[in-house]
Amino acid sequence: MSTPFVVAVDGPSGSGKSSTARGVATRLSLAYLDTGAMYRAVTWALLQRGTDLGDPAAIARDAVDLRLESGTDPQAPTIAVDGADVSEAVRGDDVNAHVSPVAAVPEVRSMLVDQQRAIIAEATGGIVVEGRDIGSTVAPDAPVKVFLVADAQARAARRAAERGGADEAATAASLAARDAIDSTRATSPLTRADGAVQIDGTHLTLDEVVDAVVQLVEEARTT
Ligand SMILES: Nc1ncnc2c1ncn2[C@@H]1O[C@H](COP(=O)(O)OP(=O)(O)O)[C@@H](O)[C@H]1O
Ligand SMILES: Nc1ccn([C@H]2C[C@H](O)[C@@H](COP(=O)(O)OP(=O)(O)O)O2)c(=O)n1
Repeated sequence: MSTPFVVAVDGPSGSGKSSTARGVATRLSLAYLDTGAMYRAVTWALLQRGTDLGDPAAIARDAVDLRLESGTDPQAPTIAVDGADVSEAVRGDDVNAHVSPVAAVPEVRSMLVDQQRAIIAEATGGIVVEGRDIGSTVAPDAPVKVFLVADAQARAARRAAERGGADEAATAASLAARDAIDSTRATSPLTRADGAVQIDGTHLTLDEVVDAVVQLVEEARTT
C-alpha cells in the first residue's frame, strides 16, 4: 500500500495552524489531524485524575493507558479521551497552563507519535496534520511541509479575540510561556523542519495563507 499524501503544518502557538490546516483540508477534501488536541486531551485527563504534573514519572505512568480518539473531519474535528468528548474542555486555561510540561515527557510523546502515525497510515485519501514536530519527527517524508509564523502581537490579539475578548497581555504571556517550553524541550522541540517552507501570516488573511499552502500542494502533486 502506498503512503498517504501528508501536508505537515508546524509553528508556534496561535500562528494560525488549525485554521489553515482545516481550510486546506476542506478545500482539497483531505482528512485533518490536530495533534495539539491530543496533547491537550492527555493533559485534561491527568488534571482530572489529580496526577502530580510536576513529576514526569507520574505523568508517564498515568498517561500510558489513556484511550484517545481523534475525529479527522476538518469541518467538525473532535477529540475524546476514554470515551468522553473533550473537544471544548481541552481549550481551557488550566490545560493551557499545563500542556507544555506534559508534552515534554518523552513517554507521552512516543505514545502519541505512534498513534498519529497510525491515523496517518489509515488516511488513504491524504491528510493535513498540524502540530510542532510533524515535519521533523511524525512525518519527515511529507511531500509538503509548512512552518507557519506570525508576530507575537498578532498571535496574542487573534487568540484573545477568539476567546471572547480575553485579556491580550495575559494571552501573550501564556503563549510566550508555552512557546519557550515547546522550543527548548529535549525531545522533538518546535523547530522549522528540513525542507519546510516558512509562511509569515502576520499581514495575510486566512484565505491568503490557505491559498499559499494549496499552491504548495498543487506544485508537489505535479512533480
Ligand atoms: N491569517 C490570519 N488572519 C487573521 N486571523 C487569523 C489568521 N490565521 C489565523 N487567524 C485566527 O487566529 C486565531 C488563532 O488561530 P489558530 O488557527 O487557532 O492557531 P494555532 O492553531 O496555530 O494555535 C484564530 O482565531 C484564527 O481564526
Ligand atoms: N505535535 C505537537 C502538538 C502540540 N504540542 C504541544 C505544545 C503546545 O503548547 C500544546 C498544545 O498545542 P496546540 O497546537 O493545541 O496549541 P495552540 O492551538 O497552537 O495554542 O501541545 C506538541 O508538543 N507537539
